[in-house]
Amino acid sequence: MAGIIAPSILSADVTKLGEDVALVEQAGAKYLHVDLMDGSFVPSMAYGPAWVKQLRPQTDLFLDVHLMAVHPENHVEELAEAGADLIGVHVEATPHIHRVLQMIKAAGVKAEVVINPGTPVSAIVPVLSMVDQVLVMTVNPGFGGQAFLPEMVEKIKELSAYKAENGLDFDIEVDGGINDKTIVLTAAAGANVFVAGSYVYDKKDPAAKVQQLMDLTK
Ligand SMILES: O=C(CO)[C@H](O)[C@H](O)COP(=O)(O)O
Ligand SMILES: [Fe+2]
Repeated sequence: MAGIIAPSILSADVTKLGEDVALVEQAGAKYLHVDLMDGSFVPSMAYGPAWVKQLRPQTDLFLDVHLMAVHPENHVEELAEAGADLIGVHVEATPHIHRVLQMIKAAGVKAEVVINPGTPVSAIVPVLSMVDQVLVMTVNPGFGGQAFLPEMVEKIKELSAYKAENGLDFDIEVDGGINDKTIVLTAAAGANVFVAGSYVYDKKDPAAKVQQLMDLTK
């Protein structure tokens, strides 16, 4: 099955966000990755539920919300009401990951657990049967444009093997440093949803980049 490309608006031009979103939608992307950063869980700040609410009527893209915030439970309801299709929560951000994932599902939204590069797969094993998607960070979260961490390929393979051995059903997303080379490596390791920020939006032709990435996962 062809991979899903999720352009990250972290690297888009906020002064023409509508145009930048339309470009990738017309190019065939199915997901739009929206990074929410609180300046505490990660050093930088970006977007918020109000952005999700404004984006919702502008696009049919699946809104894949990556929540990088402490106390993620405080934002679930607002994000669901704003129109998020999926909410991703870092296992490192809460002592109550099970409860937060339950809240997300109860709000009628797809649930994702996210792991940082320093967190092993074993940390999320207890919740793997309840998630729709797992996000394996391939950079340390907080900034776009960082270099892919090649050690993460083994982690994706480990997660993919665990999924197959246990008959589980979730998508495996990767985020950080995804380009025409790393998408091939991560797809071969078992990932099927690919976030790409700077690779898509820092180039002259975002639509061509989305099409190239789609072709590379066929
Ligand atoms: O979650 C993120 C950063 O924390 C972004 O989604 C990610 O960095 C995308 O940017 P790039 O593709 O340029 O690495
Ligand atoms: Fe992200």
